[in-house]
Amino acid sequence: MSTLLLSNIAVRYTGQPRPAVEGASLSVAHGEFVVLTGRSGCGKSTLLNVAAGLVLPERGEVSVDGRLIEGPGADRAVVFQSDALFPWFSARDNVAFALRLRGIGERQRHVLANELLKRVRLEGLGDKPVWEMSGGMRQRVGLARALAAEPDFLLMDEPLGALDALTRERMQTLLLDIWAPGNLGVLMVTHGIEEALLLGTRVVVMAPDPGRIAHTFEAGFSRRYAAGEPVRSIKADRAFAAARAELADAIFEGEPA
Ligand SMILES: Nc1ncnc2c1ncn2[C@@H]1O[C@H](COP(=O)(O)OP(=O)(O)OP(=O)(O)O)[C@@H](O)[C@H]1O
Repeated sequence: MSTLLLSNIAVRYTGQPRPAVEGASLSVAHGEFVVLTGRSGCGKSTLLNVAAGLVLPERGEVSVDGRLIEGPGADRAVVFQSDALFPWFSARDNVAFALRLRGIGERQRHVLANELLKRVRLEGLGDKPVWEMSGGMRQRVGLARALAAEPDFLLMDEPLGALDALTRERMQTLLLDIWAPGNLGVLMVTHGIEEALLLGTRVVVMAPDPGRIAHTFEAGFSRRYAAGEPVRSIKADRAFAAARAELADAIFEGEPA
Protein backbone atom coordinates (compact mmCIF):
# COMPACT_ATOMS: atom_id res chain seq x y z
CA MET A 1 0.00 0.00 0.00
CA SER A 2 1.38 3.37 -1.10
CA THR A 3 0.68 6.89 0.07
CA LEU A 4 1.16 10.09 -1.92
CA LEU A 5 1.78 12.97 0.44
CA LEU A 6 1.75 16.71 -0.28
CA SER A 7 3.07 18.72 2.68
CA ASN A 8 2.59 22.44 3.11
CA ILE A 9 2.65 23.18 -0.64
CA ALA A 10 3.02 26.77 -1.86
CA VAL A 11 3.05 27.76 -5.54
CA ARG A 12 3.41 31.24 -6.96
CA TYR A 13 3.43 31.68 -10.73
CA THR A 14 5.77 34.28 -12.18
CA GLY A 15 4.13 37.69 -12.44
CA GLN A 16 1.16 36.75 -10.21
CA PRO A 17 0.59 38.98 -7.15
CA ARG A 18 -0.82 36.19 -4.94
CA PRO A 19 0.19 32.57 -4.51
CA ALA A 20 -1.90 30.13 -6.60
CA VAL A 21 -1.64 27.71 -3.66
CA GLU A 22 -0.59 28.44 -0.09
CA GLY A 23 0.08 25.94 2.72
CA ALA A 24 -1.84 23.00 1.23
CA SER A 25 -1.35 19.53 2.70
CA LEU A 26 -3.02 16.42 1.37
CA SER A 27 -2.56 12.67 1.34
CA VAL A 28 -3.88 10.02 -1.03
CA ALA A 29 -3.48 6.38 -0.05
CA HIS A 30 -4.20 3.26 -2.07
CA GLY A 31 -7.92 2.61 -1.89
CA GLU A 32 -8.78 6.30 -1.44
CA PHE A 33 -10.57 8.45 -3.99
CA VAL A 34 -9.74 12.05 -3.11
CA VAL A 35 -11.66 14.75 -4.93
CA LEU A 36 -10.52 18.37 -5.17
CA THR A 37 -13.31 20.84 -5.75
CA GLY A 38 -13.95 24.56 -5.32
CA ARG A 39 -14.58 27.73 -7.24
CA SER A 40 -12.72 28.63 -10.41
CA GLY A 41 -9.16 29.77 -9.84
CA CYS A 42 -8.75 28.35 -6.32
CA GLY A 43 -5.71 26.28 -7.26
CA LYS A 44 -7.16 22.80 -7.86
CA SER A 45 -5.29 22.14 -11.10
CA THR A 46 -2.13 23.64 -9.66
CA LEU A 47 -2.23 21.27 -6.69
CA LEU A 48 -2.92 18.28 -8.94
CA ASN A 49 -0.04 19.30 -11.19
CA VAL A 50 2.22 19.51 -8.16
CA ALA A 51 1.21 15.93 -7.25
CA ALA A 52 1.97 14.91 -10.85
CA GLY A 53 5.40 16.55 -10.68
CA LEU A 54 4.47 18.90 -13.55
CA VAL A 55 4.64 22.03 -11.37
CA LEU A 56 7.39 22.40 -8.81
CA PRO A 57 6.29 24.07 -5.58
CA GLU A 58 8.02 27.13 -4.23
CA ARG A 59 7.75 25.58 -0.77
CA GLY A 60 6.68 22.22 0.57
CA GLU A 61 7.32 18.65 -0.40
CA VAL A 62 5.71 15.86 -2.41
CA SER A 63 6.58 12.29 -1.54
CA VAL A 64 5.46 8.74 -2.16
CA ASP A 65 6.10 6.49 0.83
CA GLY A 66 8.72 8.92 2.08
CA ARG A 67 10.54 9.15 -1.28
CA LEU A 68 10.69 12.77 -2.50
CA ILE A 69 9.09 13.49 -5.89
CA GLU A 70 10.77 16.04 -8.11
CA GLY A 71 9.12 15.38 -11.46
CA PRO A 72 6.63 13.21 -13.33
CA GLY A 73 6.84 9.45 -12.87
CA ALA A 74 5.18 6.26 -14.08
CA ASP A 75 3.83 5.69 -10.57
CA ARG A 76 1.47 8.69 -11.08
CA ALA A 77 -0.55 8.55 -14.31
CA VAL A 78 -2.29 11.75 -15.36
CA VAL A 79 -5.56 12.13 -17.29
CA PHE A 80 -6.64 15.58 -18.46
CA GLN A 81 -9.95 16.89 -19.78
CA SER A 82 -8.63 16.86 -23.33
CA ASP A 83 -7.44 13.36 -24.03
CA ALA A 84 -4.05 14.06 -25.71
CA LEU A 85 -4.23 10.84 -27.71
CA PHE A 86 -2.67 10.19 -31.12
CA PRO A 87 -5.80 10.79 -33.25
CA TRP A 88 -4.58 8.83 -36.29
CA PHE A 89 -3.71 5.75 -34.16
CA SER A 90 -6.28 3.08 -33.38
CA ALA A 91 -7.58 2.82 -29.80
CA ARG A 92 -5.42 -0.28 -29.30
CA ASP A 93 -2.26 1.38 -30.64
CA ASN A 94 -2.76 4.36 -28.32
CA VAL A 95 -2.86 2.00 -25.35
CA ALA A 96 -0.07 -0.20 -26.73
CA PHE A 97 2.14 2.87 -26.99
CA ALA A 98 2.15 3.17 -23.19
CA LEU A 99 2.86 -0.56 -22.88
CA ARG A 100 5.81 -0.20 -25.25
CA LEU A 101 7.24 2.45 -22.91
CA ARG A 102 7.21 -0.26 -20.23
CA GLY A 103 9.30 -2.48 -22.53
CA ILE A 104 6.53 -5.01 -23.18
CA GLY A 105 6.91 -7.05 -26.40
CA GLU A 106 4.58 -6.68 -29.37
CA ARG A 107 2.42 -9.78 -28.98
CA GLN A 108 1.92 -9.21 -25.28
CA ARG A 109 1.16 -5.53 -25.95
CA HIS A 110 -1.71 -6.54 -28.20
CA VAL A 111 -3.19 -8.87 -25.57
CA LEU A 112 -2.77 -6.42 -22.69
CA ALA A 113 -4.13 -3.48 -24.71
CA ASN A 114 -7.27 -5.51 -25.48
CA GLU A 115 -7.66 -6.34 -21.77
CA LEU A 116 -7.31 -2.67 -20.83
CA LEU A 117 -9.85 -1.63 -23.49
CA LYS A 118 -12.23 -4.22 -22.05
CA ARG A 119 -11.72 -2.72 -18.60
CA VAL A 120 -12.89 0.67 -19.88
CA ARG A 121 -15.84 -0.93 -21.71
CA LEU A 122 -14.40 -0.59 -25.22
CA GLU A 123 -14.18 -4.30 -25.94
CA GLY A 124 -14.06 -5.03 -29.67
CA LEU A 125 -13.29 -1.43 -30.62
CA GLY A 126 -9.50 -1.70 -30.59
CA ASP A 127 -9.15 -1.22 -34.34
CA LYS A 128 -11.14 2.00 -34.46
CA PRO A 129 -9.05 5.15 -35.04
CA VAL A 130 -9.62 7.58 -32.18
CA TRP A 131 -10.55 10.44 -34.52
CA GLU A 132 -13.68 8.43 -35.34
CA MET A 133 -14.64 8.12 -31.68
CA SER A 134 -16.98 10.19 -29.49
CA GLY A 135 -15.59 12.32 -26.65
CA GLY A 136 -16.62 9.72 -24.07
CA MET A 137 -14.96 6.89 -25.98
CA ARG A 138 -11.78 8.90 -26.41
CA GLN A 139 -11.70 9.65 -22.71
CA ARG A 140 -11.97 5.91 -22.03
CA VAL A 141 -9.05 5.24 -24.37
CA GLY A 142 -7.11 7.88 -22.41
CA LEU A 143 -8.00 6.12 -19.19
CA ALA A 144 -6.91 2.74 -20.57
CA ARG A 145 -3.62 4.31 -21.66
CA ALA A 146 -3.12 5.78 -18.18
CA LEU A 147 -3.83 2.39 -16.58
CA ALA A 148 -1.37 0.73 -18.98
CA ALA A 149 1.45 2.28 -16.96
CA GLU A 150 0.21 0.25 -13.94
CA PRO A 151 0.35 3.40 -11.82
CA ASP A 152 -0.02 3.50 -8.06
CA PHE A 153 -1.92 6.77 -8.40
CA LEU A 154 -4.34 8.06 -11.00
CA LEU A 155 -4.42 11.87 -11.16
CA MET A 156 -7.31 13.31 -13.16
CA ASP A 157 -8.06 16.95 -13.94
CA GLU A 158 -11.75 17.40 -14.86
CA PRO A 159 -11.63 14.13 -16.86
CA LEU A 160 -15.39 14.20 -17.47
CA GLY A 161 -15.70 17.98 -17.90
CA ALA A 162 -16.19 17.94 -21.67
CA LEU A 163 -18.79 15.16 -21.75
CA ASP A 164 -22.56 15.40 -22.05
CA ALA A 165 -24.57 14.70 -18.88
CA LEU A 166 -25.55 11.10 -19.69
CA THR A 167 -22.08 10.05 -20.83
CA ARG A 168 -20.69 11.74 -17.75
CA GLU A 169 -22.91 9.63 -15.46
CA ARG A 170 -21.79 6.44 -17.18
CA MET A 171 -18.16 7.50 -16.89
CA GLN A 172 -18.60 8.14 -13.16
CA THR A 173 -19.53 4.50 -12.56
CA LEU A 174 -16.65 3.43 -14.78
CA LEU A 175 -14.24 5.44 -12.62
CA LEU A 176 -15.74 3.87 -9.49
CA ASP A 177 -15.35 0.39 -11.00
CA ILE A 178 -11.69 1.10 -11.77
CA TRP A 179 -11.05 2.43 -8.27
CA ALA A 180 -13.13 -0.14 -6.32
CA PRO A 181 -10.61 -3.04 -6.27
CA GLY A 182 -8.43 -0.83 -4.03
CA ASN A 183 -5.07 -1.13 -5.79
CA LEU A 184 -5.01 2.54 -6.85
CA GLY A 185 -5.12 5.88 -5.11
CA VAL A 186 -7.13 8.42 -7.07
CA LEU A 187 -6.86 12.22 -6.98
CA MET A 188 -9.39 14.00 -9.15
CA VAL A 189 -10.39 17.61 -9.81
CA THR A 190 -14.04 18.34 -10.55
CA HIS A 191 -16.47 21.26 -10.53
CA GLY A 192 -19.39 18.84 -10.17
CA ILE A 193 -20.81 18.86 -6.64
CA GLU A 194 -22.74 15.60 -7.07
CA GLU A 195 -19.81 14.05 -8.87
CA ALA A 196 -17.49 14.97 -6.02
CA LEU A 197 -19.82 13.40 -3.45
CA LEU A 198 -20.56 10.27 -5.42
CA LEU A 199 -16.94 9.50 -6.24
CA GLY A 200 -14.91 10.85 -3.34
CA THR A 201 -14.01 8.90 -0.23
CA ARG A 202 -12.72 12.33 0.77
CA VAL A 203 -13.83 15.64 -0.73
CA VAL A 204 -11.39 18.51 -0.34
CA VAL A 205 -12.81 22.01 -0.88
CA MET A 206 -10.37 24.70 -1.92
CA ALA A 207 -10.94 28.46 -1.63
CA PRO A 208 -9.26 31.24 -3.65
CA ASP A 209 -6.98 34.23 -2.91
CA PRO A 210 -4.71 32.61 -2.01
CA GLY A 211 -5.63 29.09 -3.15
CA ARG A 212 -5.89 26.95 -0.03
CA ILE A 213 -7.68 23.98 1.45
CA ALA A 214 -10.75 25.31 3.25
CA HIS A 215 -12.74 22.17 4.18
CA THR A 216 -12.40 18.42 4.06
CA PHE A 217 -15.35 16.00 4.07
CA GLU A 218 -15.09 12.27 4.63
CA ALA A 219 -17.75 10.98 2.23
CA GLY A 220 -18.97 7.39 2.30
CA PHE A 221 -21.07 7.17 -0.85
CA SER A 222 -18.45 5.63 -3.14
CA ARG A 223 -17.77 2.93 -0.54
CA ARG A 224 -21.48 2.12 -0.62
CA TYR A 225 -21.24 1.74 -4.41
CA ALA A 226 -18.19 -0.50 -4.00
CA ALA A 227 -20.22 -2.61 -1.55
CA GLY A 228 -22.88 -3.17 -4.22
CA GLU A 229 -25.46 -0.38 -3.79
CA PRO A 230 -26.70 1.08 -7.11
CA VAL A 231 -25.93 4.75 -7.86
CA ARG A 232 -29.63 5.55 -8.21
CA SER A 233 -30.37 4.34 -4.69
CA ILE A 234 -27.36 6.26 -3.28
CA LYS A 235 -28.48 9.50 -4.93
CA ALA A 236 -32.05 9.00 -3.72
CA ASP A 237 -30.88 8.78 -0.11
CA ARG A 238 -31.72 11.86 1.96
CA ALA A 239 -28.19 11.74 3.35
CA PHE A 240 -26.91 12.39 -0.18
CA ALA A 241 -29.10 15.47 -0.59
CA ALA A 242 -28.03 16.76 2.82
CA ALA A 243 -24.34 16.21 2.04
CA ARG A 244 -24.84 17.94 -1.30
CA ALA A 245 -26.26 21.04 0.40
CA GLU A 246 -23.46 21.05 2.97
CA LEU A 247 -20.81 20.75 0.26
CA ALA A 248 -22.37 23.54 -1.82
CA ASP A 249 -22.35 25.79 1.27
CA ALA A 250 -18.67 25.04 1.81
CA ILE A 251 -17.79 25.77 -1.82
CA PHE A 252 -19.66 29.08 -1.97
CA GLU A 253 -18.78 30.18 1.58
CA GLY A 254 -18.24 33.93 1.75
CA GLU A 255 -19.86 34.57 -1.65
CA PRO A 256 -23.01 36.69 -1.94
CA ALA A 257 -26.02 34.36 -2.48
N1 LIG B 1 0.70 28.80 -15.83
C1 LIG B 1 0.20 29.79 -15.10
N2 LIG B 1 0.78 31.00 -15.06
C2 LIG B 1 0.30 32.02 -14.31
N3 LIG B 1 -0.78 31.90 -13.51
C3 LIG B 1 -1.41 30.72 -13.50
C4 LIG B 1 -0.96 29.61 -14.28
N4 LIG B 1 -1.78 28.55 -14.05
C5 LIG B 1 -2.70 28.99 -13.16
N5 LIG B 1 -2.48 30.28 -12.83
C6 LIG B 1 -3.27 31.09 -11.87
O1 LIG B 1 -3.22 30.41 -10.62
C7 LIG B 1 -4.50 30.43 -9.98
C8 LIG B 1 -4.98 29.00 -9.74
O2 LIG B 1 -5.22 28.39 -11.01
P1 LIG B 1 -5.69 26.88 -11.16
O3 LIG B 1 -5.83 26.60 -12.62
O4 LIG B 1 -4.81 26.00 -10.37
O5 LIG B 1 -7.12 26.94 -10.47
P2 LIG B 1 -8.36 25.97 -10.64
O6 LIG B 1 -9.03 25.94 -9.31
O7 LIG B 1 -7.94 24.67 -11.21
O8 LIG B 1 -9.24 26.76 -11.69
P3 LIG B 1 -10.38 26.25 -12.69
O9 LIG B 1 -11.43 25.63 -11.82
O10 LIG B 1 -10.86 27.50 -13.35
O11 LIG B 1 -9.74 25.28 -13.65
C9 LIG B 1 -5.40 31.25 -10.89
O12 LIG B 1 -5.41 32.57 -10.43
C10 LIG B 1 -4.74 31.14 -12.24
O13 LIG B 1 -5.02 32.29 -13.03
